[in-house]
Amino acid sequence: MDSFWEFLQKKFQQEFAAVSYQTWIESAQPLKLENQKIFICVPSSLHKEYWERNISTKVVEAAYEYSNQEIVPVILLPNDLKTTQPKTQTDNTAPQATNHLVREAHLNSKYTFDSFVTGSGNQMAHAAALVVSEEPGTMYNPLFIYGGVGLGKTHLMQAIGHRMLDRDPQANVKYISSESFANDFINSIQNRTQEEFRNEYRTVDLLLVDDIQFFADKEGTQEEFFHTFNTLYNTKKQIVLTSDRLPNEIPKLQERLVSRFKWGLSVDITAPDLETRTAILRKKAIAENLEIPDDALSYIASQIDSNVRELEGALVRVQAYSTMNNEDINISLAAEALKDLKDSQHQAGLTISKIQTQVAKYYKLTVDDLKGKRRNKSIVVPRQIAMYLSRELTDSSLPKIGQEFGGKDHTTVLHSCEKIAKLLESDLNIQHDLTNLKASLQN
Ligand SMILES: Nc1ncnc2c1ncn2[C@@H]1O[C@H](COP(=O)(O)OP(=O)(O)OP(=O)(O)O)[C@@H](O)[C@H]1O
Repeated sequence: MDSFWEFLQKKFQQEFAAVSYQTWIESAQPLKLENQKIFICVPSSLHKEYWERNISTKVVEAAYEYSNQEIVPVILLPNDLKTTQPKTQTDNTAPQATNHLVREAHLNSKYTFDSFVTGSGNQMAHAAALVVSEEPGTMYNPLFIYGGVGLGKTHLMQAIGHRMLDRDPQANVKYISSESFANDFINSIQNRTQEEFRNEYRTVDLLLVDDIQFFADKEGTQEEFFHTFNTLYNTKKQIVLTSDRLPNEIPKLQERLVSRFKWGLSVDITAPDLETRTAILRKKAIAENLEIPDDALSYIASQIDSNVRELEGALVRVQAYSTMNNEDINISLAAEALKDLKDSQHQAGLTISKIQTQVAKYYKLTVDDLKGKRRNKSIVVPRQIAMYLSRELTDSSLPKIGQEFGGKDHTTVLHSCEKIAKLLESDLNIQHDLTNLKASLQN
């Protein structure tokens, strides 16, 4: 178990942002590995929910990678250890562990319009989602929601599903990630169940496909989706898609899909401003019955500015810190709780200029290339990596980073950081380069 856990930690350390890693992975403790189940204890019900929703599937996948075996995580709370034998827990939790199966069948009950906070960054997307939920298949078909990591695309998309089910509980609503769609399709070929697969997808009233950018490079899946899309579109069934970028920016997406995705409406979600971030935290605190004064909420919101998922992680961290120390939450406690996070992220004495020099050297470019405007791929990616590292390893603001990169706009910096964060999830070369670069920057 120890070596598998070590393997997982290494893998997740590369995959997750530092905030997420510290919040979700470092706080978890592996208990035992038995009958192909790994029992993992996490500190709070919020952690448990997050693990089951977002991390369990990754553990199953990592287990295959590690040992070619199925190992299913069972997430426990400290209280479960006192009161319940893990066996009972196993029986209850095992079916949920394969997250994508759960997501296929159900919508997350929390992702509703009621729990969605609107602000300038998501107003348009919110309005379009409302229209679609009220008049599916007519006004905007497909609705294409795009934007950076953790900004509420999945939430909004699922809210449409909930609204449709509220109005018509018999409606056939299907939520799926593009990766699960691709896996289902491949399985259907292997098991010769293509007919069932087609029936399942082509007879829905509302199809929600998340993170469509992962269709890149999947020729067969794109072909299948093309037909699914046509059938649904022609029968006036609503399709909602999300992606981290516009259809024509998704590499290797067939032209005919790109053009179809543009038939309806494309709306973007951008990072929330401070006011919206504070309102999101307030709503979350109320939902979780947490007592946090407004100024502490604003403080937390001021510390995390580009990703709502990480913002939520920061709130959990502050809450855990307050429980551990048995103190009420206020600004100084929040600052203390988030201090390690900043310290571990930001290396003392590291400057943007040093990062630029190292990145240029690593990719055999000049610093001027990184600061310039040339758009060749061999320069654009290193430039984005240098911006990403400046953001992650220094405490410079987005505008400051933009300024140091030849006076670029802060939205360009944000886009670059998000692009690299996303690539890091799947691109082994980028993972490798970043590990090397970070190591060289520590010297
Ligand atoms: N405007 C909002 N109001 C309330 N909660 C929000 C809002 N935006 C995001 N969230 C919360 O932030 C978390 C991340 O959101 P979500 O998973 O929808 O992001 P995403 O854009 O789909 O991310 P990814 O690009 O990683 O797929 C969720 O818990 C969601 O409920």
